[in-house]
Amino acid sequence: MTARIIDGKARAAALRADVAGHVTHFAARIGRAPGLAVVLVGEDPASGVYVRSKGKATREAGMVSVERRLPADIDEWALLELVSELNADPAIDGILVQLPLPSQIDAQAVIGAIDPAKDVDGFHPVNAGRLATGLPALVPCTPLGCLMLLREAYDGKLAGLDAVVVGRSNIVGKPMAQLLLGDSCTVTIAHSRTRDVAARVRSADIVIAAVGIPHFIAGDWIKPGATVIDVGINRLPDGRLVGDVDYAAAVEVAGAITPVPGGVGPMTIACLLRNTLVAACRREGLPEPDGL
Ligand SMILES: NC(=O)C1=CN([C@@H]2O[C@H](COP(=O)(O)OP(=O)(O)OC[C@H]3O[C@@H](n4cnc5c(N)ncnc54)[C@H](OP(=O)(O)O)[C@@H]3O)[C@@H](O)[C@H]2O)C=CC1
Ligand SMILES: Nc1nc(=O)c2c([nH]1)NC[C@@H]1CN(c3ccc(C(=O)N[C@@H](CCC(=O)O)C(=O)O)cc3)C=[N+]21
Repeated sequence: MTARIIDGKARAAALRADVAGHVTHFAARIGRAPGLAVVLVGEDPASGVYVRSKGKATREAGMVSVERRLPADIDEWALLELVSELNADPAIDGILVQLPLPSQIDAQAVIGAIDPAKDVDGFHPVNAGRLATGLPALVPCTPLGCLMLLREAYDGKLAGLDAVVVGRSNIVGKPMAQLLLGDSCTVTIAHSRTRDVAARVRSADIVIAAVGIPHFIAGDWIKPGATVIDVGINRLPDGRLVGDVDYAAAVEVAGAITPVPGGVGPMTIACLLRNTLVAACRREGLPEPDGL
């Protein structure tokens, strides 16, 4: 059996088109387009590429993109100043501070300084707490994108499925587990201290790989017919981009699988635009855009 390839790029394009439609209505009602500010500290070339593609996608959705670059040696206070300036700017609905930040800056302090209503990454403790308690929140983009792909793959019927999330970061693993729990999956979270990750993966109907190690999840760990969502983005020395799953082996066993590139990554950017639209509607007192 060969797995169905989940086309994240196509699903992301459809979501972006839906967002663009809602943006047109927002602009007609409110007299301005939603605005997203992306803050990049330092010159990391990979981060630069992501920030540029985010800016392009934002403009293509009809939204206003503001890019703020700061030198790598900036102190935390200067970054906090910029965040409070963006918090106070009525034309800005979403603020994203690109991670990782240089070591002299306390990332938690910066995330905590963002107005939770503008926290389109969903990383602020208020949004994490709202997600965990089932209140309306801004939900982290990568796990939200994974959930959208899963809901489509299972026609919305996730209840009772066994899901394993490999990785427990605040930006992927933990919020992913919360979302799956919210859809009534039975959720296991595995991490570097888990005794037998392979055994956990073998028993799962849904596998989410968010580890950051190329080929970490072997093909023979996958239960036949399982759905595999590969969040990993790893650059190999030869320049190739690969996920955390041994794709060539897993594709022969899984029922459905996301490729890298073209899987979760494009969904992350589309969900960022979706979150910016949602934040803008909430800030302006408009009803939530439906179908997103
Ligand atoms: N597609 C996209 O849009 C995005 C992709 N990514 C990618 O996803 C991957 C994960 O990102 P992120 O969550 O930020 O990474 P982190 O490094 O923050 O977290 C990695 C997690 O993997 C766990 N881990 C590490 N080694 C093992 C092991 N041997 N066995 C089991 N678990 C292990 C760690 O466990 P412990 O907590 O115990 O250390 C940790 O919880 C990366 O490749 C990243 O590039 C990230 C964001 C967006
Ligand atoms: N505050 C913050 N928010 C983030 O959401 C955030 C961040 N910091 N830091 C870095 C990670 C990484 N990330 C990706 C987004 C899109 C792709 C993506 O579109 N990838 C394409 C390939 C891109 C390529 O070819 O290089 C794909 O998978 O098809 C990947 C990775 C967001 N991140």
